[in-house]
Amino acid sequence: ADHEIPHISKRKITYSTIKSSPFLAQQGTEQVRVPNVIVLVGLPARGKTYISRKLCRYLNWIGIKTKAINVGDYRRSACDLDNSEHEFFSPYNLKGTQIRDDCARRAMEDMGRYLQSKEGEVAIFDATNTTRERRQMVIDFCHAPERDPKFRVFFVESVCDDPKIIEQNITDVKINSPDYKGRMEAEQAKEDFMKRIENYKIQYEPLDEDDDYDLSFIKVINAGRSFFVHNVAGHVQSRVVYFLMNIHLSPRSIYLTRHGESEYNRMGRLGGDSPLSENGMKYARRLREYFEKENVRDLRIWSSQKIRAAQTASFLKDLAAHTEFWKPLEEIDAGICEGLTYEEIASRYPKQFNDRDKDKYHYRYPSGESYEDLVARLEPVIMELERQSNVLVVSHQAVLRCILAYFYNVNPSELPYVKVPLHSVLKLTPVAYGCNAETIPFNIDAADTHRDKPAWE
Ligand SMILES: O=c1[nH]cnc2c1c(-c1ccccc1)cn2-c1ccc(Br)cc1
Ligand SMILES: O=P(O)(O)OC[C@H]1O[C@](O)(CO)[C@@H](O)[C@@H]1O
Repeated sequence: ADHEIPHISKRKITYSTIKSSPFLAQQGTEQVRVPNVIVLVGLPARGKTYISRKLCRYLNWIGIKTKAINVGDYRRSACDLDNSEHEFFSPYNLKGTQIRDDCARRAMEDMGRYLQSKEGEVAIFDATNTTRERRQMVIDFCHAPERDPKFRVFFVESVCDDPKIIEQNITDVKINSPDYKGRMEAEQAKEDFMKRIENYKIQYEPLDEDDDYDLSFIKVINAGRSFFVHNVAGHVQSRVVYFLMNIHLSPRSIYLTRHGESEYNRMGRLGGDSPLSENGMKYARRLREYFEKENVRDLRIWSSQKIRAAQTASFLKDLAAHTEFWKPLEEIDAGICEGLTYEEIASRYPKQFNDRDKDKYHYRYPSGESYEDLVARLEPVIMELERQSNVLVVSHQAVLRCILAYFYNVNPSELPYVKVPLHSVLKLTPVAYGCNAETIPFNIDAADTHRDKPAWE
């Protein structure tokens, strides 16, 4: 053929010389990812940090190295906490303004170092950025003449005039923040924070489709009730828009469980499609009793199509508004090792067995999958989970490790070792910036399928 197959290294796709071909767009010799900066804009208590941390978690989980930088953290460490009352934030307080500008500059410099390093691909600059002047300063920093490649800038503005949502934010997050915690009563803290918001309103210049015609931005209005999207450029920006249009604040719970113990679990065999064991059936019955008591409002059940999972889910069918079977929820494909025990793998394929423990996240079974492959196939499941309300997921050990890693920011080296025992339910309830987890044990005997990371001799 008149072009080479591109050599795909871990970090980036480098194309060897691709001669002109009608089917292949003419590529430069080197195609590197352009660093992206996502700049939050908005008054205090508009969910900027909520968006920053959730977006950061999602981008890291799909494999885009991302760091969120919160300018408020720099201000809190720059000056002792008696500079957190509302007077400090008045635009007429020259000392306060100077300190805040200085913190913004230091935060930007740290952001630049992160994106210049091999590590960083996306930085999220979490600050109010409520004036055009401040936003121009960030743009100038990202497009500095000496910078190569320039950082691509995308503004995410959160606009909210729904007092209920703002109230929720202040009680959830602000009064417990270091600015107030243990220093003044909740009522007084709330009052002070409302005055801080007034101070910002004096100078607030929202993004405008005419004045900011050349910028790329999305306005999120009332926590995602509506959006205004303008001039989206590139892959990262479109993934960000897609994510923001799928998340919501409404309270709900996500229940995670593996199938009941299977015959293969009892034999220590991987994969396959074996039915539930006696104990597995007992678990399925007890799981149903649990959900009868939980009495969850219009519960949806998502199950893998493996027999052991479908059997487990079938015990709850009439309790759910809807049960669906998803192929992406199936267990990691162990390829040539399907049906074997770990001992058999160690003796038949010693090199494979050794390689896997060296880098369990990236290791792909011959004719099978890696955890990295699993994350890619689970991305639509995560996106649909974000959209939904109460959902019970009936799946498998490796799959649930990946799903938990999304909710708890678990990094690739630890993800394949997260403990997900049989016969227990994990109830996740999103709160403020994080997720409460409650483990419900069922005390029904089951094989232990967990293999710890071997301590290197
Ligand atoms: O307060 C707010 N105002 C306005 N939008 C808000 C919040 C919060 C929030 C609420 C409570 C605690 C922490 C954060 C989240 N979002 C939000 C923003 C964009 C999307 Br897409 C979804 C939710
Ligand atoms: O990645 P690990 O630790 O081998 O766990 C995944 C294995 O767990 C099981 O779900 C149960 O042993 C197997 O089907 C699967 O191959």
